[in-house]
Amino acid sequence: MSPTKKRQSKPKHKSLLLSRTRPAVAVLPANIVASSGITKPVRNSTITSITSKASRTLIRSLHTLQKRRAQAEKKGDTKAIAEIDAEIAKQGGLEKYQLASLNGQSSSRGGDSSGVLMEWLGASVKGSGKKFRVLEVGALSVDNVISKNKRMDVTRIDLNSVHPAIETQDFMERPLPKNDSERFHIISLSLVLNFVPSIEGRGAMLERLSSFLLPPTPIPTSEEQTTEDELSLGNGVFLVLPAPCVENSRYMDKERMQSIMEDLGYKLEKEKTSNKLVYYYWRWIGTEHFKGRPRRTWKKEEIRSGAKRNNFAVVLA
Ligand SMILES: C[S@@+](CC[C@H](N)C(=O)[O-])C[C@H]1O[C@@H](n2cnc3c(N)ncnc32)[C@H](O)[C@@H]1O
Repeated sequence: MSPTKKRQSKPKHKSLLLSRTRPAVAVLPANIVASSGITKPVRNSTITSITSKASRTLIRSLHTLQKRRAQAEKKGDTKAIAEIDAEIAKQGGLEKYQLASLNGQSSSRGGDSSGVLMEWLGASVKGSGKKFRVLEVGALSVDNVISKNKRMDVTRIDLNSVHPAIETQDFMERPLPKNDSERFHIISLSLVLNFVPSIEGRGAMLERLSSFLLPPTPIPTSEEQTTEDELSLGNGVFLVLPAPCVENSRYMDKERMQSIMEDLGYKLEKEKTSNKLVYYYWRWIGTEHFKGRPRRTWKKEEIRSGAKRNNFAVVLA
């Protein structure tokens, strides 16, 4: 079955970090805020710059709380949910998480991931031809590398918008496109999949992507050139994850990620690993070549053991 036709279940993670009682928000250094175009977060009078280490600690802590909340939700444990929500609110909720993430994007700390995508697209976006439509899911900045390229027409969404040019929208609830004019050449999913607390939710997010992509682009033979109007990498998904999710997880490695994406109709075109992140470009080639074979289900199963491994996983039901 084509992923575009599969019924999508309602997301369960929407409000996890969106606490109603938001405490004072720590504010980033002015240069970072300026480069992000952020307009909203200055809520308190205490200007606190977030160090790189503090950002990482905060992000880790909020991820852990989110996972605990997802587990409590599965068990229907309302008392635990309330306690975890209070702790999330105490730590600053989604807004503070976003500021910490943005801090990680500052060029002094490695730059934003969309720079890698632009590097990969290289010559195919240099000319003066048509524009390429990009859906940036989990957008924190309107001034990142991809936004600065005139051939990129970027639509930005996030669970919590920090700028008027970013729409507040859960990708899992984005209305399905009615026609190709509402579809995209590229979907950017940078450090978003690991944010989704449930392993089923991650699979559902990956499965939903192709509904929003323009039709599959055939892989050119070595003699064929891509034209001015085509992306050299084809229509597809730019996926970025913290490196340990793939390199040090009990339940995920590169081969497993590739099997899951291939079953969803993608071919790995590009990959890169830095100290902290893994970057992938998955060309959307469609599922026709499966010739009616139903796609496999992928469960959470141990691929490698070890006490120091993490539990990042994605399952496809
Ligand atoms: C760690 S930040 C990543 C920001 C940026 N893309 C980057 O690479 O630094 C994750 C963002 O993803 C957003 N997000 C998570 N799930 C989402 C969903 N289902 N729909 C839209 N945005 C989502 C969160 O609100 C958060 O702002």
